[in-house]
Formats: sequence, C-alpha cells, structure tokens
Amino acid sequence: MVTAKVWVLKKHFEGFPKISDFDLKKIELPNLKDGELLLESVFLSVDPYMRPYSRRVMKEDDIMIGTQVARIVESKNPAFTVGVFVVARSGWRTHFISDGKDLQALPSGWPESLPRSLALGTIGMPGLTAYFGLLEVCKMKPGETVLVNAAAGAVGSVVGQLAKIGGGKVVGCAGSDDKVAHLKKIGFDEAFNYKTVTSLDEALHKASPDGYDCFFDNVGGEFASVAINQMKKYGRIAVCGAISQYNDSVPQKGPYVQMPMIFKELRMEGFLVTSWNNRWEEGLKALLKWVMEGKVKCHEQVTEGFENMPAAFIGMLKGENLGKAVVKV
Ligand SMILES: NC(=O)C1=CN([C@@H]2O[C@H](COP(=O)(O)OP(=O)(O)OC[C@H]3O[C@@H](n4cnc5c(N)ncnc54)[C@H](OP(=O)(O)O)[C@@H]3O)[C@@H](O)[C@H]2O)C=CC1
Ligand SMILES: CCCCC/C=C\CC(=O)/C=C/C=C/C=C/[C@@H](O)CCCC(=O)O
Repeated sequence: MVTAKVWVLKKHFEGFPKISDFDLKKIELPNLKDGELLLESVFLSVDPYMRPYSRRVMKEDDIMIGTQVARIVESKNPAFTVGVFVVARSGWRTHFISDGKDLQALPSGWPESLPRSLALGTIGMPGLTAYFGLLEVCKMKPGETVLVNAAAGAVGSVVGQLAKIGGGKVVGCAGSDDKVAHLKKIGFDEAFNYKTVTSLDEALHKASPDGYDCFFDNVGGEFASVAINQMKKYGRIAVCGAISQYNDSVPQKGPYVQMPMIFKELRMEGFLVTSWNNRWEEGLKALLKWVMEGKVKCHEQVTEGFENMPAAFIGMLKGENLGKAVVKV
C-alpha cells in the first residue's frame, strides 16, 4: 500500500488565501486493478486560476485542483511503461492512481536535457495561453506594438517573446525592478515597474507614444481602464485574466471602456486556453521548437517540498515569482 499526501481546501478563501485555509492529509492508496497505473508527482503547478475556480468548482475538504508532471512507478496497463513522465490533472497530491485516460505525454522529441517542469509552464498550459491568446485573439501582425502586464510571469513572459518572434514591438510591466531587468534581458523593447511609476498613463505613453495595437491583459482592474485609452484605432484586447481581482471579497468596479471602445473601434475578447484543446499538440510542438532554438527563454520559480505548496501558491498571488511558479516534490 502506498500512502499519498494531499493538500485539501480546509476553508474557502476570504480575500488572500492563508496557510490555515489548507490542510495536509494522508490517503492510503489501494492496490492497482488491471488497466490502472500508480504515479508519483515530480513537479506540481501553482496557478492563479486556482483562486477564482476554488469557489466555482470546489467544496471545503476537496483536494486542491491542479496539474503536475508525474512519473509512472507501477503499471497494470500495457499502454504505459514504468519510468515514463506524463502531465496529469490530479490536483495537489504526491501519489495517485489513474486509468491513463487523463494523462498527457510530454511532446515528442523532448530532450533529456530540458527540465520536465517546463511542461507546466512555457511548454504547457501557460505557454499555450500566450500562443493562442496572441495569435488567435490579438491576431498580432508584424510591426505592431503589443502591451502585456504580469509580463515576467508564466504567460506574460511568453507573450512578449512570441511577439518579438512575430516582428512586433513589445512593452511589458511587472511589479519589481528585478522583473523589469529580466524583461529587458529576454528582449522586451520597453519595460517598467507599475508599482513605482508616478503615473501609469505617462509610463504607457512614454513606452509607446503612438499607442498599442494589441493589449494582452492578465491583470484587469485599474490597469485595463488606463491602458484602453492608449489603444490605437482598431486595436485588439485579449482578456486573458484579471488577477488584480481574484482576491477581492467585493469585486472592483469594472473599467469604463465604452467611449474608447466605440471611437477607436476596438475589439475586446475574453478567452480560455481550453477552447483550443484540439490544437494543444500544434502549440506545444511550436513552443518546444522555439525553446530548443533559444528564441524563447524559460524562467521558473521553483519551491522545494510538497509541504510548501500553500506558501508557493500564496507567494505567486503576491507576485513573489519571476517566471512560472512550480513546486518540486
Ligand atoms: N484565460 C486563460 O485560459 C488563462 C488565463 N490565465 C491568467 O493569466 C494571468 C497570468 O497567469 P500566470 O502567468 O500563470 O501567472 P504569473 O506567473 O504571471 O503570476 C501571477 C503574477 O500576477 C501579478 N499580480 C498578482 N497580483 C496582481 C495585482 N493585484 N496587480 C497586478 N499584477 C498582479 C504578479 O506579478 P507582478 O510582479 O507583475 O505583480 C504575479 O507574479 C492570470 O490572470 C491568469 O488567471 C492563465 C492561464 C490561462
Ligand atoms: C471568477 C471568474 C474567473 C474566470 C477565469 C479566471 C481566470 C482565467 C484563467 O486563469 C483560466 C485558466 C485556465 C486554466 C486551464 C487549466 C487546465 O489545463 C487544467 C485545469 C486543472 C484541472 O482541471 O484540475
């Protein structure tokens, strides 16, 4: 019998999640039946969506939702071999049993030298979010100017690099000077610390006096209200996330966007990366190629230890991560 450790949602979050909202439990796993696999989590993802989704899809005492890179340690399923690594959506667990149907193989051609944790970030769901959000929602064209916030994070850092590959000018903002320095290092044309500028409006104008063709919004709230006034005519806004609001007990007033939307004839479109599930293989193949060619640089914030999952999650929500936040078991 294998004993799995799991993190459950002890109490629904009120405002910012607290360590006391989580509970660490042990579960004795049964012996495998024919067709089943036993897997151990190697890397686990902590993502912003877990905060808003917890209220929508979880009840108290549920195991926290989430994805992991896991290794097959025992197999009674001829289609799966012990030692193989896969991406699973089994939540915050150290070990779990699967029938194989919910497992994704790493993209073919994954080199031994490439950290498998990237399958949770740049070459995974966040990277695909950047890929489809920029190419299919923003529909960025060469020579255009792209604005992205939370730019040093898992999604934003890929948006900026894909925009450069696509021949765009890229402006990014993030919440620390170290993150701003990182953005410039990975090729952003302009970058600023939104927490320290005296005026967001002036900072956005200085970074691109002609305005923005595409705005990849990860943050929402006040930032979106200011940024929309600097969109160029016929600009496109990809509403990817609203992390500035996830921890609000009372939702902020939405940005007043009607006037610029009308007079600039803007297109604003919300999207979920899961809407392109049938094209994830295409996206992952492209992202893996760009990473191997050195055109997309990857950065991870690795927290050691399964016991530190709540701290890693809370830290990410507070902006303590540079790059994709993952937990190494
Ligand atoms: N639509 C979709 O299908 C998907 C949407 N998303 C969304 O994309 C966004 C980025 O996700 P991801 O890249 O995984 O996360 P990140 O790796 O970017 O980490 C979250 C970052 O958000 C920033 N942040 C946190 N709170 C605030 C705030 N109040 N105001 C401004 N910035 C804040 C912090 O960076 P900083 O230092 O810049 O403050 C923090 O590091 C999220 O909104 C997420 O929900 C992600 C995946 C799929
Ligand atoms: C209050 C409404 C909030 C709506 C959307 C909030 C955030 C958008 C976002 O971050 C969406 C993320 C989508 C992630 C998809 C992840 C899947 O690959 C895996 C889901 C994990 C699981 O099923 O356990």
